[in-house]
Amino acid sequence: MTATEFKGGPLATRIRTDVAERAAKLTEQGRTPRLAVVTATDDEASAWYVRSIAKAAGKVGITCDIVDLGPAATTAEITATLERLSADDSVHGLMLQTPLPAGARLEELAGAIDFAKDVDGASPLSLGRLAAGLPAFAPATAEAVLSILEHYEVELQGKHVVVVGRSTVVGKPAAHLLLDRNATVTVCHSRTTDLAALTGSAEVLVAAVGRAGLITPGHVRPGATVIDVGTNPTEDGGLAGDVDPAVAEVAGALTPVPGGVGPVTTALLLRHTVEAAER
Ligand SMILES: Nc1nc(=O)c2c([nH]1)NC[C@@H]1CN(c3ccc(C(=O)N[C@@H](CCC(=O)O)C(=O)O)cc3)C=[N+]21
Repeated sequence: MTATEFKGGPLATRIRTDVAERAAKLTEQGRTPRLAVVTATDDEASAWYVRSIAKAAGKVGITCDIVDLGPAATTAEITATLERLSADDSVHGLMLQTPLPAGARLEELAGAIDFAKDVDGASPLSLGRLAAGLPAFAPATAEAVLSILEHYEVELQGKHVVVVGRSTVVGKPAAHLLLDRNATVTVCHSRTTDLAALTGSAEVLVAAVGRAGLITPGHVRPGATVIDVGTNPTEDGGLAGDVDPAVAEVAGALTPVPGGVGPVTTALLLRHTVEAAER
């Protein structure tokens, strides 16, 4: 058996088409949507993501400012930058990239992002509202997981969904979004005893740990839907998921890396930016 590929491309294209139309309307009104991306790292994967956001934004008529503070930026500098951009009326969306310099935590710094501009759902206010079921932007990657499941009509109600990874940007918010869809959610992580026993009972498995090939065929229930959130740089300059490609022989459906969750993540970040500009 070979798993059906749940590609992100078609969904990402559909989202970008909608975003481009809405951005054009805003531009007619003299309100071209603007996204500011703050980065303070020389991490290659992060730099690639920032460039791809800027490129995708340009194609749909969103202005994207990259504010690169460099890997030596202090928490005070990052906070001041986020406060300045939060107060700047020409900026509609604002995000802070991870990883951050040693000692800086996204959870603490993101409080300086104005709630209305928090298009990657990183601030404690956004995350708290998400957990409470109140309107807020969800972290784009977590929302991308849900959007792909919805696009491919995967039933979630009453299903056992196992999320591997408990990060603030993906695992935790994805668990909340899945609970809102009436899934029965188990969150596993690096200290979980007998990971395979838990993942092996999942009808839907979400891998968001950031370790290439962690999920092997022995972790997967035959026929399960597997969503691979991992984007781990490989030595040859490519990208590997958290899921061993051999899982395709066991799973019913699997998102590829690249070409799965990633493109949808970028498209949703842009959709959040036009939404912020429309308000
Ligand atoms: N605050 C914050 N939020 C993030 O969401 C965030 C972040 N920081 N820091 C960096 C990581 C990385 N990330 C990716 C998103 C899309 C692709 C993506 O679209 N990848 C292409 C890869 C194309 C290729 O390289 O061949 C794909 O999967 O098809 C990759 C990586 C979001 N991140």
